[in-house]
Amino acid sequence: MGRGRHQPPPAPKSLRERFAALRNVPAFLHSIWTTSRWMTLTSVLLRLVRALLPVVTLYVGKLIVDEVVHQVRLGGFRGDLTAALHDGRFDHLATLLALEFALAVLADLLGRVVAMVDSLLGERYADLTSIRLMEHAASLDLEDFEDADLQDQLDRARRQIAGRSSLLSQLLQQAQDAITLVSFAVGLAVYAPWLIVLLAVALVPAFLGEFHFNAQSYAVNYQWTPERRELDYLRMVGASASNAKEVKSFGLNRFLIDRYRVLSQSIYQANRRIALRRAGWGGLFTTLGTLGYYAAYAFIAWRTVTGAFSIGDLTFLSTSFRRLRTLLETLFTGFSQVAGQALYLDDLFSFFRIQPEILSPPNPRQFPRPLREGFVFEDVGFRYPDAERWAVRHLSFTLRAGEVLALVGENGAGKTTLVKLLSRLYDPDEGRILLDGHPLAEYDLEDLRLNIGVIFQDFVRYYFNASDNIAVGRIEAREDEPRISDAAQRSLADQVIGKLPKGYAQMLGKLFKGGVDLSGGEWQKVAIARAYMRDAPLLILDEPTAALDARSEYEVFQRFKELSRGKTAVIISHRFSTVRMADRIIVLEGGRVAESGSHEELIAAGGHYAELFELQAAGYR
Ligand SMILES: Nc1ncnc2c1ncn2[C@@H]1O[C@H](COP(=O)(O)OP(=O)(O)OP(=O)(O)O)[C@@H](O)[C@H]1O
Repeated sequence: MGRGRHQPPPAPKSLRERFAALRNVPAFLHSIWTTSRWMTLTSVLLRLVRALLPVVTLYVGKLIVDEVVHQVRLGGFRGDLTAALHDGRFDHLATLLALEFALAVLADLLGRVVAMVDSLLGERYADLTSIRLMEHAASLDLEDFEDADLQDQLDRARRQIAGRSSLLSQLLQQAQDAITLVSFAVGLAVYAPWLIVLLAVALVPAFLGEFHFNAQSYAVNYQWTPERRELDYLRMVGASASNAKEVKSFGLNRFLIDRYRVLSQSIYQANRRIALRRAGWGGLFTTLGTLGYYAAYAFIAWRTVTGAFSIGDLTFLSTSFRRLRTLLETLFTGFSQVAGQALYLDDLFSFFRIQPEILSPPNPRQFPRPLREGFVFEDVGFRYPDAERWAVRHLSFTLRAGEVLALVGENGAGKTTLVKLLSRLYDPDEGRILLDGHPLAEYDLEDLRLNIGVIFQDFVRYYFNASDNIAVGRIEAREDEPRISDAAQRSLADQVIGKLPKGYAQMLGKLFKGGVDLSGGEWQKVAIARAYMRDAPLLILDEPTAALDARSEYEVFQRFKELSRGKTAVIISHRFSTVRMADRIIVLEGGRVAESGSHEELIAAGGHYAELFELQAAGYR
């Protein structure tokens, strides 16, 4: 068993590690590409055109200024506009202006289309990745979900999905900006190449600063994931309908709010420290950049005064410089943001890399129908991950085909664990479990679970309608109304549903509008109907009758016994009135079998069972 197998990526430290996170970018781009090829292609192509527009527009602007200056030199114009338009004096200028206008319109239109495609693609990507996340989560072992590290990682991955779609636009925008930058740089290089170097040198500190602080933000975010999850939990406990009853009557609100306040304050402080340092250093680095820009500006102005550059050149160069500086800045900060986000991709991708260990073998056996021998536990031992104590150990017994077996034992004796091992939610650490003579691990996992109908004591109260709440027992038969009402009849749930305003269509629970809540016992009847819905050869009820009144429990169990004729059944209960009806009773103590036999045999033996029975009976006298 893979204990502690989820090694989440450690909080990144060195610059190299931060760069290393960029290795996730190709995988990310690949998943974008598979999300929608044509949308990705459209976005890329349009951005390519869009990238070259600024320099062309600016160059046309320069030509306009030069033309205007030329016209002014010719003595300006004060005559008749119609005549001037006719003699073609302004044709060149008019063409340039029209071209500039067309370029501006094109840039706007392209920008809008690109934004639209990006947002659609981003949404699609987020949806598909969420589905993939759910699918992958569904494939993992129960043990995985009990691991706090995995919960943290899953939480980060989940939070990142929504944000990651903006990573796409950011990446593409980066590429677009880079092309625009190169086009400006080429234009500039023709005039004064070393100015570009000056700009780059002035901007490098800002880039490194951003990079550093992004990684620090991530580190803070990373280290505080458990606390952030606790915040979510506190918010949920303090503000959810299902908890309101207890929270109110215990007067827990103040406690919860104070705990929230203290915790959120520490996260805020950590973030504030980074924000302050980031603003301080960022301000200094930006000033350096501004200094570089004005040095370059002064140089261009000087060269224009001395006549080396035209006024059009001055406009072109100064604007090019301003744009170059902004572009470089956006590129640098954008790059460090991309690298920052790539760190979060680590969480997502490493979550996808976790593999379940409880799997079907290559050539699996099918569940034996009919069951011939039953289940045999041979010296089975199991310890929960990170637990010091064994939950069950040296556990040996047989669950014979066709019998109704009751499991009794004090809290923590290992009854539920036994059921989890039986349905292969966990694999034993020691010993083995045989089903009709073959290890459980040789059977097809899905088929095995399909043939075992378990209702756990902490069964789920789905906020679905009554019909679906029963249908979850065999969701493929969701439309099979007779089957659902039949299952409800067997578990006595039909009486509950009959009283609901909308019958089977009634939404249960208080989460959604129009929902009706049920009492604990009524919920149990609905849950037990799931077992009948499943119609499996092995039925297991893990304390599902605890909240039923005495009459209901008697009736439910009587029916259970009748209806499970020809099937194998396991029932866990603390009520001896129920337990005594079983064919055989196993008493668990400290994770192993202490006694076994029928009610009468065990009473006669005068052991632990007899003692527990006597205790309960005394309570009723
Ligand atoms: N998910 C878990 N992780 C770690 N330890 C667990 C987990 N579930 C149960 N245990 C421990 O394993 C032991 C057996 O628990 P189990 O739930 O099987 O008892 P049980 O007999 O069903 O008890 P109860 O009558 O209270 O339902 C207990 O000591 C319990 O603390």
